[in-house]
Amino acid sequence: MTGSNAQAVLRLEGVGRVHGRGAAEVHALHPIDLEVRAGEFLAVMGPSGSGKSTLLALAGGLDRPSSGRVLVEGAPLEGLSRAKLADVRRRSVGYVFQSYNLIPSLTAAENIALPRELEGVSARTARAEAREVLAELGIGELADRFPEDMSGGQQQRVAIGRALSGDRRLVLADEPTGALDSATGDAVLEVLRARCDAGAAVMMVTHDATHAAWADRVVFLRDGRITEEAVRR
Ligand SMILES: Nc1ncnc2c1ncn2[C@@H]1O[C@H](COP(=O)(O)OP(=O)(O)OP(=O)(O)O)[C@@H](O)[C@H]1O
Repeated sequence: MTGSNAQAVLRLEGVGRVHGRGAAEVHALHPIDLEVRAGEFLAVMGPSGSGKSTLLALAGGLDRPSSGRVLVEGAPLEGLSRAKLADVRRRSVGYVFQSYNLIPSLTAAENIALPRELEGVSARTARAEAREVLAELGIGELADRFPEDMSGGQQQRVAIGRALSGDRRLVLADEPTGALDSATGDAVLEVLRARCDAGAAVMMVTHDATHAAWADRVVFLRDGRITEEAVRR
């Protein structure tokens, strides 16, 4: 591992996760060290059950490790109160999940603006940002549409827009292109790539090697361990 702590947007030090106890113990993730730096796009690949979602949840402070510690922008998450942790998650981390989790009663632009407004950004600024990110994702015309009037792929792009609005230094994406056709998937990857080039750190789980090809580095997980690492750029 190279580079200084200051450049690491995400740093995992001996981070492991065990579920259950005794005979029922499952090592979802054996202790690993991993760093994702500003401007770096990391892809995580591996078979089902290898620990990819566990890794993402730990990195974003959605789950707490059984061992080791997670640092986001140099700050260890372990000592933070629930409120502080929620604050870091809201301000610094953008998540794209397999499910879209859009609020049905809000339009696309309002769904994207809401977390920003919760951060204290004015409604006017938040809505303007939302329109900008929708345009970046090629769905500017959907700004005033409600989720039920959108296709699955369109909803997924709105969810991605929500994860990218504001200045999120760390973007965590679990199969973000899963529901998308290949041209739309490529458009999303282009946006993630552009975010990296603008200084964000992106960690993306994918099953698709052509999508992993957009990354600077690929780590392969198997049975909760990093078995291989490939540097592409
Ligand atoms: N809450 C839990 N309790 C018990 N075992 C769990 C729990 N969460 C995950 N596991 C186990 O930990 C291992 C890693 O799971 P994880 O969901 O991280 O894998 P994954 O690589 O993301 O899989 P997939 O590609 O199918 O989403 C699996 O064996 C899983 O069954």
